[in-house]
Amino acid sequence: MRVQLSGIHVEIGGVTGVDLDVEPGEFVGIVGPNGSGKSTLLRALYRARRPDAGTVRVDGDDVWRTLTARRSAQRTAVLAQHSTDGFDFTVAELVATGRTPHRSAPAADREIIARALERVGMTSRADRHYATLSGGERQRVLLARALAQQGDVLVLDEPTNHLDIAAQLELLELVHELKITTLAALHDLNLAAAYCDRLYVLAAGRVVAYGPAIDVLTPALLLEVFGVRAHLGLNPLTGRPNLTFAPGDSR
Ligand SMILES: Nc1ncnc2c1ncn2[C@@H]1O[C@H](COP(=O)(O)OP(=O)(O)OP(=O)(O)O)[C@@H](O)[C@H]1O
Repeated sequence: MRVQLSGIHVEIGGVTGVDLDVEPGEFVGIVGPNGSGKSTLLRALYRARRPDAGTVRVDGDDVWRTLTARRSAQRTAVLAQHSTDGFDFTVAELVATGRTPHRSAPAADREIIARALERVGMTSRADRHYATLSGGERQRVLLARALAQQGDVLVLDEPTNHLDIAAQLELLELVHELKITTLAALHDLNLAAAYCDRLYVLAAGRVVAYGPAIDVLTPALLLEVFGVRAHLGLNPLTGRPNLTFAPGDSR
């Protein structure tokens, strides 16, 4: 499904006149400094924060004016930052909460939950308590919950925070392989460059650049937006764009 944000303003959140499109099946990243409005923008998409102006469309339908919360949740699933939600649940129970927006038969739900767990490699943990899992395993379970929700759009808000490097790569590999329309706020510019088809760079609530990472993440932009010196090259292991950094002044 296509995602279109047009002229989005959010007063508290400082987002000003943002236009952003995600084509069906595309994996788009939002990058930008702390407080630049990434989460605010995502919240407007997944119907958690109503914009003061502008339109959010998913598959052509206005998320805030046409779709109900339930209809929106049937289309758009969210994986937010590592959180403490769901501590009282087993893994299977937590993934089952992804079925809430749907009214399907319990047998069909069980099948969908089992498939979601299989897809993230967590079948063997189905009966474990969520609280006993590692951070990486928890994020995979939350991704399974998002998959069980069977939306055609996936929203990720800093999904790799607090994960070790292997778990970060594993999670983004999984998402990348899903090939569903995905919009992700990511702090790690190299992860964003490696996995996203296109990036939008936010600064102080505005889009200052967008396009493929190799075109967007220039030393001049990184100096202007993040205040750091950067070298853009290619990762010798993957061939993907790769940045190295130094502090912005001449120290
Ligand atoms: N409910 C709120 N009340 C007051 N200010 C808010 C609220 N929500 C967001 N803001 C402010 O809006 C700005 C944008 O916040 P947002 O969380 O969207 O940024 P972000 O780019 O996701 O930041 P980070 O990278 O630190 O997660 C920040 O200055 C933040 O303090």
